[in-house]
Amino acid sequence: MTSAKRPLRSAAYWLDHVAVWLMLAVAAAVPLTYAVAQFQYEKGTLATTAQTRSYLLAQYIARNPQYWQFEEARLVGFVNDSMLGAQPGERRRVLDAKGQVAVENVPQAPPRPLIEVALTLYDAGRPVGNLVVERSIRPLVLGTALVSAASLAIALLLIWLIKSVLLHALRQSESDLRFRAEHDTLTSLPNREHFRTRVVAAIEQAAQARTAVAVLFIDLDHFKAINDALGHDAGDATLCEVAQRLRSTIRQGDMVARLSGDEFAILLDVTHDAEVAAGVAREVASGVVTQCGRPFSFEGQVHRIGASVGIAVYPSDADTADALLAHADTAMLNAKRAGRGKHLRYAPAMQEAQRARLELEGDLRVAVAEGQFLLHYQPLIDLASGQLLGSEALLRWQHPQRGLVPPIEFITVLEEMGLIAEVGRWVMQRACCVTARWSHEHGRALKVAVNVSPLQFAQGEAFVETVRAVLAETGLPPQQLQLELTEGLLMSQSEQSLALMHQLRALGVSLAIDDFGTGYSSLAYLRSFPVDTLKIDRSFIRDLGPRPEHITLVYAIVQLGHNLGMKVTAEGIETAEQRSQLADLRCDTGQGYFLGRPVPEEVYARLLASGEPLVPAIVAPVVVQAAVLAAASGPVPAAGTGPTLSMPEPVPV
Ligand SMILES: Nc1nc2c(ncn2[C@@H]2O[C@H](COP(=O)(O)OP(=O)(O)OP(=O)(O)O)[C@@H](O)[C@H]2O)c(=O)[nH]1
Repeated sequence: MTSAKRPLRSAAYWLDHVAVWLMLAVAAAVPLTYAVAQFQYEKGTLATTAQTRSYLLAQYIARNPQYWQFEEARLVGFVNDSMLGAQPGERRRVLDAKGQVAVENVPQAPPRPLIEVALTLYDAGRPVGNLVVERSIRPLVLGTALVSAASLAIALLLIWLIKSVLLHALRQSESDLRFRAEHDTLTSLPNREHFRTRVVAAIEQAAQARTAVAVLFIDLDHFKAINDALGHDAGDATLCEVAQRLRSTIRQGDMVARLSGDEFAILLDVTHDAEVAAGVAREVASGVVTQCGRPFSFEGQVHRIGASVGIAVYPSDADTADALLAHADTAMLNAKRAGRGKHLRYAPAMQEAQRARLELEGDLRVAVAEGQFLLHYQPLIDLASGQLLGSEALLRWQHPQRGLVPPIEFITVLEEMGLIAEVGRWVMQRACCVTARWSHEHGRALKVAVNVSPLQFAQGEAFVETVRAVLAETGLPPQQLQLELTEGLLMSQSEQSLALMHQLRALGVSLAIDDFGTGYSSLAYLRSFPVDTLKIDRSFIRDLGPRPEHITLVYAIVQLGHNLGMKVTAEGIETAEQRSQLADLRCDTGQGYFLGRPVPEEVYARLLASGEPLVPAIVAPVVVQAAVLAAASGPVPAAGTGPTLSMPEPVPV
């Protein structure tokens, strides 16, 4: 029960219970008050009448002490109406000392009920008779009855009004308020609190009936992109459409709720054991993933999102509502980390992973705040001459307890925590600053390559501004900075990416495609994007020897790059033979353990200072043309056995 409901509930209660009785009490009090007031008035006027007459009589008696009671003609004046304006229906009598009527204004008693005042008449302090005045209060009784009837009628009318109009309106607004307290205003789905209450009740029932309850925790994938690209209204419309689609995936008796933002949940009441419930939950989750994966449209624009779903089942995964929800949430996070667009059931190991993840997030926050990051530099070598051209700056994390942590263990987490832009800027700043200094010290224009996260790139104009600012701050000539982008980044938002790449190129920096050949390497984008360098993924280089067909592929990539006016860099060169083969294939530059491992800043500085070539120049290159042709004429690798390199268009090699 929320506090918002209490005032209205008590108002309805008050109206329903107290007001009705109050109306009846007022209805009773009005005639009662009327009757009492009228009675007091009657009594008051009667007493006044009697006292006035007795006073006059007393004077008369004092003048005629012996005979007053026998002078009827004189006495009549004391009891007649004309004297004191007495009321009709009033009898006034003068009695002598024996109680005999000496005179009276009317012979009959007034109609009952009566009120009466009797006053003793004195002569020199001795009682000589009585004056008795009686008045009928029948009109008062009738008046009271009329007033009672009228006030009862008014009270009943008011009660009817309260009951049928006010109370109804109040109950209506009370139920409106309760609905609003329990539902989300945007989608009209039950909210988190209401959902939790239902889960608690479902678990109680299931505990008695020995059945199961399944909870699905749903988080939309890439929902933020809709807000960013199409605006908040499009985001709202999408949330409403998602709510509609989720409703269509459940049966009557189940519940779908919006927990917050782009988080939804489904409660499945299953009248079987936990394993059957888990099966049902998987089916529903699969429906949810399918439904959310269908395109959405807003004002003619079509967009896609997705959903990651976590499942937890009572009693096998948790035995309280909160634990069930938390475990479903944990499973959802795992589904997200496993690539999104999936559903996963909770497993106890996930909790340990979750704990480790939370610890990692905490440590990373400290790392960002305390500057625990550093850069290693891997030499970039001209393959033919062996000359050092520059380096690729690689991020490392100097963890106080764990030592040096490689980026694969924390870059994605930094991205998910929204910290990658901050760290990415630091990387660029540091790499440019150090390279500018080294270039100055050695009188050479050294290059430095910096990796760009898709999330940095997604900042759009802000990212271009960051690059511009870093170059200005560090004084590194833009031609010496190379930004390395992934294929996936270019494929996801082609139009915006193209515009952004042109802006970056306009700054003077060069652009490279990293890990080329591992994604969907469309030749169409290679032709249209302003790329300067292709970096062939290490997986092609590693197998150059054992898999001759890789020689063909690398040769094709080198030729493709050159024909499109790009330089080609080979990554992961680990042997002298690979270096020779690549040099012979006319690959321009290379990186790899054979040419130089990533080293700390000071080690790289010593390397530069020594002036020694890292590898000797190739004096007489081995001609591998024959090997290339031999490999090319050999069996074509089966689809899916080698690295992905789809080439939808014929290439002028
Ligand atoms: N339009 C709209 N946006 C909302 C509403 N509530 C929350 N959001 C936005 O929804 C987004 C949810 O954040 P995330 O779940 O991290 O975004 P996401 O892109 O789905 O990220 P992943 O879950 O990692 O795929 C945030 O950008 C919120 O600003 C709402 O009522 N309307």
